[in-house]
Amino acid sequence: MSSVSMNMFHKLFNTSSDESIRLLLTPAIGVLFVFWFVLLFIEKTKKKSLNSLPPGPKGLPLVGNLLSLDPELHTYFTTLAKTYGPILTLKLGKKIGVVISSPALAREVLKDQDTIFANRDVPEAAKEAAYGGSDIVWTPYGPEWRMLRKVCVREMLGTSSLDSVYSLRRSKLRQTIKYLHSQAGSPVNIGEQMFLTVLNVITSMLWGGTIKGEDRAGLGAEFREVVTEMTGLLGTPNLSDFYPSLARYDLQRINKKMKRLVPKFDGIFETMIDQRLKMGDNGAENKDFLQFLLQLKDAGDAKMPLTMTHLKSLLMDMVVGGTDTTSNAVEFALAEMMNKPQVMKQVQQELETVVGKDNIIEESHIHKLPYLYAVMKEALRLHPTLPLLVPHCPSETCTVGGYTIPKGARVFVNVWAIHHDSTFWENPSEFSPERFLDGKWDYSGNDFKYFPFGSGRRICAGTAMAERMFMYSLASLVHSFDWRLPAGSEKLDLSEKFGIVLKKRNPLVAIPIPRLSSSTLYD
Ligand code: HEM
Repeated sequence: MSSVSMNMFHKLFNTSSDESIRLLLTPAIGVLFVFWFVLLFIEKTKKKSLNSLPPGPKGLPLVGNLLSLDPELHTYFTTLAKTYGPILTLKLGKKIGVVISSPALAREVLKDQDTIFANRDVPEAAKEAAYGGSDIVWTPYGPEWRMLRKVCVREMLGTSSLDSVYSLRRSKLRQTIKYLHSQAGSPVNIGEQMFLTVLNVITSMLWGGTIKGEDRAGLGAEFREVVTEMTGLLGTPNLSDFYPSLARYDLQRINKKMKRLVPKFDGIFETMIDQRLKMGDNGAENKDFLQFLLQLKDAGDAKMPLTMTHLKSLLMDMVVGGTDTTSNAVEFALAEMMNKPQVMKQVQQELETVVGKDNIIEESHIHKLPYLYAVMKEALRLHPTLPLLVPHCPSETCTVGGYTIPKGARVFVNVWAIHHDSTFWENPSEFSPERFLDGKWDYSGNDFKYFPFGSGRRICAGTAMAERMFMYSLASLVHSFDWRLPAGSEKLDLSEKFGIVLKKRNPLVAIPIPRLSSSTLYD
C-alpha cells in the first residue's frame, strides 16, 4: 500500500472521536490488508502460469525435440506423458506441438473450446494430396468446411443415403466372400481383401463403378499400396511443416512422392467425371454421388459455390479416408479374435443363433449381434484407427489445463493413450470384448474415455458407414469361414505400426475354411 493512502487512514482514525471504534477497526483493517496482499500474490502467480506453455522435454537449439521423436509417435507420446503429465509441449522446429493425454483435457479441447480447436494445421503433404487442402479433412472450420461436410453427410454418409445403397454393399461383400471361398485352404491377405471390398463399395456409391481388372488380389494390393503410402506420408514428421521457409526445398522429398501418387486416383476421377459430363443429365431418379456433385457444381450456389477442386477433393476424402481406416480396423479385429479362440467361438455361436448356418448374413442382422458389437468396440479401443486423431489447431491463443496454447500450434489428442490408461481400463492391453457388454460405452464422442471416432465438430464424418461396413464384413468373414494360420506361423503377431492410420506391423495372412451348410450359399 502506498504511504499516501496509509497517511489518509491514520488521519481518518486520529480525528475520530470514538476511541473504542478505532481500537476495534484497526486490527480488522490490518487483516484486510494482509488478505489483499495474499490475493494480489495469488493473482500474479496465476497469471504467470497462464502465460506459460505446458512442460515438456528440453530440446536442442534450432531443432527443439525433432531429433528425439520416435517413429511410433503414439507410444512415444504416451511414455512422455508419464514424465511430463497429461498436457505437454514439444518444440518441433519453429512449430509448437502439444500432446493431450487425459479425458479431462481432451474434453477441454474437443468440447469446451471446440470452435477454437476445430481447425487444422495443414501439412504440406496434405496440400499436395487433397488439391491444396480443399477437402473436408483439411479445410479450416468455417462456411466452406460446413458446406462440404453437409453435402457429404447428407448425400452420401447419412442413414437414409446408406440405406438406399445397401444392395451395393451387399453385392460387393458377396463378391469378396465368393472369392475367399474360391481360395479355401490357401493363405489370403485379409487387409488387402477388406481394402478392395471397401474401395469397391465406395466407388460404386460414388459413380456406380468398381475398380476393374482380372487380378482381384493384385488390384487390391496395388491400390492399397497407394493409399497406404499416402497416409504414411501424411503421418511422417516433415521438416517443411516445421520450418516453413524450407518448404520449397522439400528436403525429405515428401511432396515429390505424394505428387507421384495423386495421379493414380486423379486419373480415375478425371475419367469418371468426363464420362458423366458426356452422358449429360439423363433424368434418372437415382443419381450417384458424382452426378449429384456435378449438378451442385453447375447450380453454383452464390454464397458458397462447390468448385471442381472441391468436388475432386471430396472424392479423394471418400476413397482415401474411408478405405484404409475400415479395412485396417477389420484386420485388427479378426487377428484379435483368432488370437482368442473363445471370443471367436462366442461370436460364431451368436451368428448361428441369429442367422443360422443355412443362411448368409444380411446387414439387417447386425443390430441383433451384441457380442460382435462389443468385439468391434473393443478392437477400436485397443487399436484406435487414428491414434492421435487428425491433429487439431487453435485459431487463437487460448488456455488449456491452465497452460497457454499458442495460435497455430499442432495439437495431438492421444486417444491411444487414453484407451490404454489403467486408471479407466482394467488390464488395458488385453483384448476383452466383455468390458463393452453392459452397453455403457458408445462412440458418439460424449465420453472422453472412449472416442475412437473423435468428438465435437470434427468427429468422423463416416461413422455410420464405418459401423455398417465393419460389422457386416466381420460378421460375414467369421460366419462363412473358420480361420487358420498358415503352417509355420505358430504365433499371431498383433503389434502396431504408427501412421496417421494405425496398421498391423505384419499383415494378417490366414486360411479360410468354409463353414456354411452348403457351397451354394457362397455364390
Ligand atoms: C473404422 C473406421 C473409421 C474410424 C475409426 C474413423 C475415425 C476418424 C477420426 C478419429 C477422425 C478425426 C476426428 C478428429 O479430427 O477429431 C476422422 C475424420 C474423418 N473421417 Fe473417419 N473413421 C473411419 C472411417 C471413415 C469412413 C468410412 C469415412 C468416409 C467414407 C470417413 C470419413 C472421415 C472424414 C471425411 C473425416 C474428416 C472430418 C472433418 O475433419 O470434419 N471415416 N475419422
